[in-house]
Amino acid sequence: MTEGGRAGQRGRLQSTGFRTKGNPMNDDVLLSISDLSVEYDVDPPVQAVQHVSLELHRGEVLGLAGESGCGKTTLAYAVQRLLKPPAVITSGITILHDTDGDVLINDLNADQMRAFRWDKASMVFQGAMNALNPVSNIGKQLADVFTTHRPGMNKADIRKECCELLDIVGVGADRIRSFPHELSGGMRQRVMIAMALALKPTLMIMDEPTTALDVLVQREILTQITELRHKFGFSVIFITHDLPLLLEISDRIAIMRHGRIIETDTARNIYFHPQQDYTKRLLSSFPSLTGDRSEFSYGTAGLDNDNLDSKGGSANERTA
Ligand SMILES: Nc1ncnc2c1ncn2[C@@H]1O[C@H](COP(=O)(O)OP(=O)(O)OP(=O)(O)O)[C@@H](O)[C@H]1O
Repeated sequence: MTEGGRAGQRGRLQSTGFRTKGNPMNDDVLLSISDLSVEYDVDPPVQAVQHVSLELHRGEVLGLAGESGCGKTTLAYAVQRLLKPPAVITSGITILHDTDGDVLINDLNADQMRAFRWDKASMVFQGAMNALNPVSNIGKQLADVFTTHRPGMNKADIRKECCELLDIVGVGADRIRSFPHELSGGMRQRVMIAMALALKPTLMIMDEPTTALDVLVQREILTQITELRHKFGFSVIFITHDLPLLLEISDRIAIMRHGRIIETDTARNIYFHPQQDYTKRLLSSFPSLTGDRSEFSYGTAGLDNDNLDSKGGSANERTA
């Protein structure tokens, strides 16, 4: 999209507050990221995300894969507007095509952004479980999400919702009075997933949500998340460097390198017909796609010791 085109679109979106009527041609698309760039304004500057365009479909799990430092987390934080200085969004727009109108995320003010997070788009990251308040039981912390975002809800309904959520994520309603230190890491992370699900957002961004956990617990939680998205109908952007894991749980996968998306395709095509040499190397750097993932020693693949150009791909690369 040209600068002029973008400016025109922005104007239209702003003219009706932060929503416009959804584009009927775009009904299947929940999130559009167009030409998004993020720079860390340090010396020398780091171009962490470079002109990324991506579409996320309704009900889809989109995996975002790439080596450490390629920009995955920066991209996720930019979508949620969680970046702090020295990070600067230097270009691009992100639109959530909500059922009752488009939300131009870039233009939300602080209050609108607070309402948007959790309600429309929630995020679970690797260390999320450590964000639980140690001196408050998990029921109270879950209830806080409702009292903050749904002030009209009565106590009995909130309690019922909290119990249901704890059951759904496999913690069990009987743990509602437990304090975080009484729960395992996996259980605490499930509580965070329950919080992220609480307001039934249309988008969940998960950034290495289970990486710190035991492989079996990881698998159990991930299976649950993919089942839940069918039940609740939300879309997921799932971030990890663990490509075999993404192949199992994603509908489509975007491969990121040096801040750019170099290839996007169905999980099946990424596995059977990868187009980019980098994707092929990323796939082959895992000792066995059916074996024990823990054998893979992250960071030793040496994927970047190659002759590819700095933009990470050949001319015929497929981008989203
Ligand atoms: N606060 C910061 N200041 C300067 N540079 C930063 C900052 N945060 C991240 N970067 C740089 O931005 C680039 C992208 O980092 P980012 O954390 O988004 O990558 P990532 O793919 O999520 O990595 P990982 O898988 O290790 O989390 C890296 O080169 C990183 O060093």
